[in-house]
Order: sequence, then structure tokens, then C-alpha cells
Amino acid sequence: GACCSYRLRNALHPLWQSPLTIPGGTRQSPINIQWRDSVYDPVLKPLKISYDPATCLHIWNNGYSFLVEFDDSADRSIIVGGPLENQYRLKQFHFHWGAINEWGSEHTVDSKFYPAELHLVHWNAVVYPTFEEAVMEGDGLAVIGVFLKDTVIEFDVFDPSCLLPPCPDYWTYAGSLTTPPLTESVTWIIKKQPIEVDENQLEAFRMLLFTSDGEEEKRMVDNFRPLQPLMNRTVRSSFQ
Ligand SMILES: CC[C@H](C)CCC(=O)Nc1ccc(S(N)(=O)=O)cc1
Ligand SMILES: [Zn+2]
Repeated sequence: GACCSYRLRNALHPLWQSPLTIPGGTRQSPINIQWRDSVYDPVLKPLKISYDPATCLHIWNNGYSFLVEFDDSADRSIIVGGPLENQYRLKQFHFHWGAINEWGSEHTVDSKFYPAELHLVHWNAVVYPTFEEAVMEGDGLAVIGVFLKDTVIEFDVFDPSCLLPPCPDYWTYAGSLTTPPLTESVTWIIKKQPIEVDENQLEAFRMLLFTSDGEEEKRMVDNFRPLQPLMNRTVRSSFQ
């Protein structure tokens, strides 16, 4: 059946060599978003995003992706509204991409992959004292997912606001981190409209390495987790 093929795919995927399925996981990510099965929820508010570019700290390669990290010691770059009960602080953003433009995103829409997906990771500093604690709690994190598609536009990596598409429409569902520790702590907010980046930008991602100096070079590509079963979840949409 579908579920065992998921387990098989998780087990075989190069990035997930070790058994990285959460035993008994019921809200794993990523998932395929079937547009016609998503349910418009009029109670969902618009997502309010206010980022201060001055909170951008540094960029580094953590072996899975490259992260642009932000100063989250105060409520300077935050999101509020949408499906969220509290405001959440921006901690970092990173991307997932493929070796070619045919795949690379973690979530899919009607089984369509995008060449890459941006994740803006936020944590609930209203309820939890540290990010590390929020990572372990069901309402600890909120990640905005933005699909990247291929065209000719440059983007300024350090102002995260310009990485967001103008269209306010999004889907939302209860999910998990897509890399270890895979904790089921993420309220996913997936923007309906992709942002456009040019081929050179995608090629630049593919030049990055999984390995560090001295190791045999492995290009950092296909750093996306296989799709996970929807199980007993409904994806809500903020639009009709
Ligand atoms: C001990 C836990 C550690 C502190 C967690 C470090 C962390 O931030 N992990 C993380 C963040 C985001 C994603 S994703 N791809 O957006 O779902 C995946 C993994
Ligand atoms: Zn991610």
C-alpha cells in the first residue's frame, strides 16, 4: 500500500540512510498538497510579516543546506496572525533544491515539484524560553514555505521580506521538521504563489557542497525529504 512505499522511500533515500521515520509519527512533513482537497477556512487571518533586515547575522553551510541566521534575542523579525495563536520570531531561513529543475521542493502541489523551496523558520518565543525547547513542542515552530520557480529575476539574500511573494494566499497544516530531529512541532504555512529566481541562482545552490575541506567532494543537491503520508490531516487554505 501507499504507506509502506513511503517507508521504503524514506529508507532508501540517500539523505535518509539511517531509519529516520519517527516511530508512530502522525504529522510528518513534507506532504503533497492536493489543491481540490484543501478546505477554505474563513476564520484564517492574513499572515502579518514584519522583518528587520538588520537582524540578519550570517550565512553558513550546516551540511544539509545553507542557513541565513537572524538575531532572535528580541521580537524584531516576527510573524503573527494566519493560523497562529501567538507571534513567532524568525530564527533562520534556508532552501531545499534538486540537481535539475524537474524536482527539488519538499512540498508538492497536485504532485508537481518546484525546482526549490525556501523555508523561513520561526519559533514561539511567547510560550517557550528557547528555540531548542520550542523545537520539541507541537506549537513550537512555524515555517513559511515558498516555492521557487525559474525565470530571470535577482533577489537580495539578506532582506528576507523580498523573498516573499506579494500574494497573501497560503495553505496551512500541522507537520514536522523535514530533517533530524523530525519533531512534530511545525505549523506549516505554504504560500500559494512561487517567487521567481533565475537559473544562475539555482545553479549557484547546486555548486554548494555537502562535504567540507579535505573530504571527497559531494555536491549539495537533492536535499529534500520524500513525501510523507497525510494520515488524519486536513490542509486548510486562506483563499477560496
Ligand atoms: C536539537 C534540535 C535543533 C536545535 C534543531 C535545529 C533546526 O533548526 N532544525 C531544523 C529547522 C527547520 C527544518 S525544516 N526543513 O524547515 O523543516 C528542519 C530542521
Ligand atoms: Zn527546510
